[in-house]
Amino acid sequence: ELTESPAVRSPASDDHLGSGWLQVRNGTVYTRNLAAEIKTDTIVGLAEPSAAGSAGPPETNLTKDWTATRRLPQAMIIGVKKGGTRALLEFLRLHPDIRALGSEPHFFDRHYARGLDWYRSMMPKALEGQIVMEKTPRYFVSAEAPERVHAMSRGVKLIVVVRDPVTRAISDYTQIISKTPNIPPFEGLVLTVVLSPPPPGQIDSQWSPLWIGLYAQHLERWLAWFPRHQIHLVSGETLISDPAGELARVQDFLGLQRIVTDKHFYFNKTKGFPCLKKPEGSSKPHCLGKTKGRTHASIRPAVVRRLRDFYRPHNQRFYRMVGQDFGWQ
Ligand SMILES: Nc1ncnc2c1ncn2[C@@H]1O[C@H](COP(=O)(O)OS(=O)(=O)O)[C@@H](OP(=O)(O)O)[C@H]1O
Repeated sequence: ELTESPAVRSPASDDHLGSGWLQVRNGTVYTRNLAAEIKTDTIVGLAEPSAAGSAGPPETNLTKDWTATRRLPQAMIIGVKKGGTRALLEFLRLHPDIRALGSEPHFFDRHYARGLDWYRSMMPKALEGQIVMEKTPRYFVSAEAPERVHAMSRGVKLIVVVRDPVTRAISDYTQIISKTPNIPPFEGLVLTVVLSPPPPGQIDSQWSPLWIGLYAQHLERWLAWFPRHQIHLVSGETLISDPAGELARVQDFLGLQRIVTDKHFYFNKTKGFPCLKKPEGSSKPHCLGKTKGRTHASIRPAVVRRLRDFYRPHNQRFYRMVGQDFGWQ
């Protein structure tokens, strides 16, 4: 039943445990017992064949039993929408010690009534020692999410990808208009018309694409429940210009070995973004889909300036709060 092989290959599907695979963890080669697993989901560990060990009967190589189970996440990407959350999750999935849910479960904002058992059942199966993750960017701005996440686990590690709020708002609007082409121009939504005095419009900070960018305001609610060191901020800009650098910091934050490195990325000139040389479960280079890295709607420079002025004090407060300057103009 047990397969032994010196060859190590990447998981062959989207699911790390979804097909036959071999993996090296702590110097031990683990191979999957496909036949047994259909019934039991048990992963059987084999000690790496040593000169002495290989002389004995195969059974003496059995050292560990690993059972893959569904667990609640120990780490989550909680925001922000259009920050680069999909890119970060896809990059993290390259790490053998991370098991991430591909879709956004929206448990803490929309589906909380379904209960933690439902939430757990959504998670991919993971071995002991692997970190289970999910990403739902809406959590960051959800009023209820911080307390609910805390009730699930006070030790959960939280990751927020932040991006210049002006660019983020335009990205958000670009997505909205792609789904609802008849909405008014960006300028008309940014400015609520007031009759007097000039300037003729006020920034409508309640309009969702602008409101999401008030990072300090949202983060404050999380800091009421979690210590600062449990929240890791990723620069959405650096995630594009230096993905390996950001990934190194995220892996450190998660207490993982730095396995995802610059060797995994290449810059695709046509796409204008970093792409993966070999994504999980494939041997072909891969970029994120068409909805990631879209050409933005073109916005009048005067409106962009108004927005920059609007966000400046909010950004400064955010930098002070997190002790990090993201350099947005
Ligand atoms: N490597 C790579 N490839 C493509 N796109 C990348 C990458 N890294 C970051 N980004 C930026 O991710 C932006 C989308 O953010 P999200 O994935 O958080 O969006 S969503 O909230 O899940 O809809 C997306 O926003 P737009 O450029 O506005 O489309 C990208 O700028």
